[in-house]
Amino acid sequence: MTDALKRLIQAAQQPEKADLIIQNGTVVDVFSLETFEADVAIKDGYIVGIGTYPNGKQVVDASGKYVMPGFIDGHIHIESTMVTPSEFSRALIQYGVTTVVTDPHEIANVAGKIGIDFMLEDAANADMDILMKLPSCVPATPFEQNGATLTADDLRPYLTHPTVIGLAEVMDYPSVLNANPDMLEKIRMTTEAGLEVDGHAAGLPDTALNVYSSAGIRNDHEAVTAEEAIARVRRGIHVLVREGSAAKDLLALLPAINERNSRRFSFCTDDKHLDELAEEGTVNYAAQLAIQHGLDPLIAIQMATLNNAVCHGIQEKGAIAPGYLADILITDSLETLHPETIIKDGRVLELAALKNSRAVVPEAVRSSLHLKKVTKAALQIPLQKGQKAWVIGVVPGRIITEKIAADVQTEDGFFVADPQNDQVKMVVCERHHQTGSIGAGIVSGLGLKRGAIASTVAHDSHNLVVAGTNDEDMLLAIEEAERMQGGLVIVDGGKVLASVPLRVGGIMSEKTYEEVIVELHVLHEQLATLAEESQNIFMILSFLCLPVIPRLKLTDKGLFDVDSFQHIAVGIPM
Ligand code: HPA
Ligand SMILES: [Mn+2]
Repeated sequence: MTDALKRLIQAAQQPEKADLIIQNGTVVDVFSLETFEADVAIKDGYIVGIGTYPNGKQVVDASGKYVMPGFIDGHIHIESTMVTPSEFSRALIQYGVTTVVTDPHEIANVAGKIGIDFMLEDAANADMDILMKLPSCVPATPFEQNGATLTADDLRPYLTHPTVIGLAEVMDYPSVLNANPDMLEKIRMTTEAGLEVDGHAAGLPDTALNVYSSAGIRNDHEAVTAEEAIARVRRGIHVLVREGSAAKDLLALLPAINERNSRRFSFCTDDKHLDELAEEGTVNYAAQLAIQHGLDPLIAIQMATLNNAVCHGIQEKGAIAPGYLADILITDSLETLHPETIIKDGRVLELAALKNSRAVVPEAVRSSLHLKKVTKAALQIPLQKGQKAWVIGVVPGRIITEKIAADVQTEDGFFVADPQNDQVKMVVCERHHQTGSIGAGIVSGLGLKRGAIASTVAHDSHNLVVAGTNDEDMLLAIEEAERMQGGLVIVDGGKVLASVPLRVGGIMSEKTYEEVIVELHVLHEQLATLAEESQNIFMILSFLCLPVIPRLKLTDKGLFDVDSFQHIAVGIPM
């Protein structure tokens, strides 16, 4: 350690000893939101100097270009891209995202510690720095059945792992409010280790923000309005502005951001489908979008770099300054932000030679579907003729849903789908312990006109969720999902039209990101024959099971009213 320090100090004093010099560039100073001409000296993967350096062992000429920090994503679930961490890194690093803060609660809900171990091992093979926060709520609530339970004792050993930087989104607000001993121990042990605790305050009132901030939970990515963002900033809660595939909050939150408070905002993704990610990136895209809508480019860059590092207590990342890690982008435009050169750990990254070795998937994770046979009778929703029902209403561009009291079609005392009125049946089948537990409900706004779709990506318990216009296609979709041991399936007229196998816990593919993109394109082509707006229908479906996001959701135990935090019947008493 001392020798390493000596080498940095020596190179700072004598930059000719630096490993790499970036010359003639315009440095983006994210501390004071300005740019200035200077050379940058790099030694042993660290920036050791900013000044005028005529020589160095290796020189990169940045004449006419900007030199800025590598992008940091403040919160992302890699599993939502449906590829493993090392493949995720290969797909995304080309956009200049050199570090992500990830929460592996998806695979943890399926496979517990074995799932976390796989993610840590696979992430270690990546060019990108994939930093992890420990999943705080597995299961997310007691109102669903997932694949594993993680207590404070289960998590504690991971706190000393070199890439673990804190506790991930605390979604179970009642467990904090009621001072649940295990939840308080998770928070305590994390803050005692000097690490940060992430929030998840979707739809919570200001009093709940007081509870979270008082409990040491001081960042949140669930604000969906400018008012909600300001309420968080005023209580010392850092606001992560989310722009993903299903949740697109950036434009709504932009009005809240100004030069005075910009340090309390940063960009995150949460969940993004692979094809969109490979097409446009993540927080780089969010920064571009913000700039296109009037945000000062330097503030946007600060929100995609330094502010995320500060939010998560990552000391050596997020800026171009001595002592910071040399994760650097060289670009010709502060608007498009597309990096021409990416420097990672002080070395110029060769995009044609990215790391691509992957961890072995444990057999228990490869065969994670333990589903009791599903019968047609189990799919039925008893309703009397003329009886109104509570219907889950999809909200475009949001993962919140509406709770709608609606007239629905019935036949012989059971609900029947009414695709013309965009009302279809939805079931969640428990698939971890063969309990046969099945929740059934009605969803409107999914846009499914024919057939059925099934998925084992169903936040957060990742049971098997199926939506359909008829029972026969729904049953076939369930059978195909089980045969594949997890994945996405579309069925119409008694035939499987397309599928994307996801063997890693039923939520990630074993294939390369390029192969999965091809499978997704075929899936979307076939989906277009069944549904309007088919691009994100599986991502939307995956959030209809999440009982910590308002208002009305469906778990394997039935319809769940998030506001009253309890299960309710589908039929409204006549
Ligand atoms: N994304 C993925 N999983 C989640 C989320 C989310 O926004 N909220 C709770 N679990
Ligand atoms: Mn999730």
